[in-house]
Amino acid sequence: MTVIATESLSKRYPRVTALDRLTVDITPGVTGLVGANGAGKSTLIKILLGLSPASEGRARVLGLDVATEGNAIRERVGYMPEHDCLPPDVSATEFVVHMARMSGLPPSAARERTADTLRHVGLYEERYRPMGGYSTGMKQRVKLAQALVHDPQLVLLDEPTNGLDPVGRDEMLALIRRVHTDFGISVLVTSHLLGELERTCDQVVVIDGGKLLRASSTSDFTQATASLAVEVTDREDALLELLSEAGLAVRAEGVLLLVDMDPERGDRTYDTVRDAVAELGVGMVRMEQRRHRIAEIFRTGPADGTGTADPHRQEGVNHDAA
Ligand SMILES: Nc1ncnc2c1ncn2[C@@H]1O[C@H](COP(=O)(O)OP(=O)(O)OP(=O)(O)O)[C@@H](O)[C@H]1O
Repeated sequence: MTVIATESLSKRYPRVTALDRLTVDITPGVTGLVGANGAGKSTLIKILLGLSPASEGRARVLGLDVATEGNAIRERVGYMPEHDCLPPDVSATEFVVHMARMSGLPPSAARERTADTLRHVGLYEERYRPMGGYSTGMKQRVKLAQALVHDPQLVLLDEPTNGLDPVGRDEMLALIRRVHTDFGISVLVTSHLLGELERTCDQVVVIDGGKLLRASSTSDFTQATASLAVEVTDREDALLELLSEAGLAVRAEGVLLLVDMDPERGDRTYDTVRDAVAELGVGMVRMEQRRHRIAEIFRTGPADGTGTADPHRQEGVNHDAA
């Protein structure tokens, strides 16, 4: 079952190819669409909404063809645009009621759904004040609320964490996660920050220059290359040798030994390390699994060798080790 399927989808502007033969299947859940500024994220969203025709290729959203069934798609899909688009003299309540009416809800249902949705996104008394006085975080919440008010099956969120401070970002990401867990709505969320998507998303699609770089579940990105970080009181060199002899892939990084988690061995990797430490008679300071972050994986390029991505080009990428 796919919520979004594209087939060799391209979008060419006179001077730029914004999407270049993009073929990807997106399943239900929370999916991150990540790419540097100008990678083609907003272009893809506009095509998926049936608002902008593709130059080539095909796409289906909830089984509907974007070229011919745009109205039906927009009935079932919510959209949160990237840019500030809120009229400053209107309150959140008035605006979201208006958007609910535009989606076809009768007046009383529109008012009820608006109250529920604004509560869900965490806007309370402020919902009656003109939006011109809102903080960026509050504006992003209103934009999210209007995308949800008609109870869609899927929402497309374009850079919802843009302009937010780290706390605001975390809150927005938690809210996005709850859109799926509380209501079963699938989410496609774009960001140029790899780090924030890996915490929130079930799947990640990476595009660069309009081309697909990689699409897979977040756990495949991060766990496939998990390693065990081991710190001992002394004799690291001897331990490294012993573990290598036992058939483990080990390398030293500062005071740590990093042991690849071999899926074939599974938890026996821990036993091998424990036995080797005991045999040397040294003290174990720590042994913990280290999940690689998506950004780290991209530093060395995708494992399947289909392309390379340089995270340094992507502003704001979080390079911290896990
Ligand atoms: N209407 C347009 N006419 C001409 N070029 C366009 C148009 N819209 C987008 N582009 C170009 O297409 C490329 C992809 O833009 P797009 O907005 O999809 O990127 P993005 O990944 O969403 O980045 P951002 O987050 O900065 O918007 C860019 O080079 C952009 O300049």
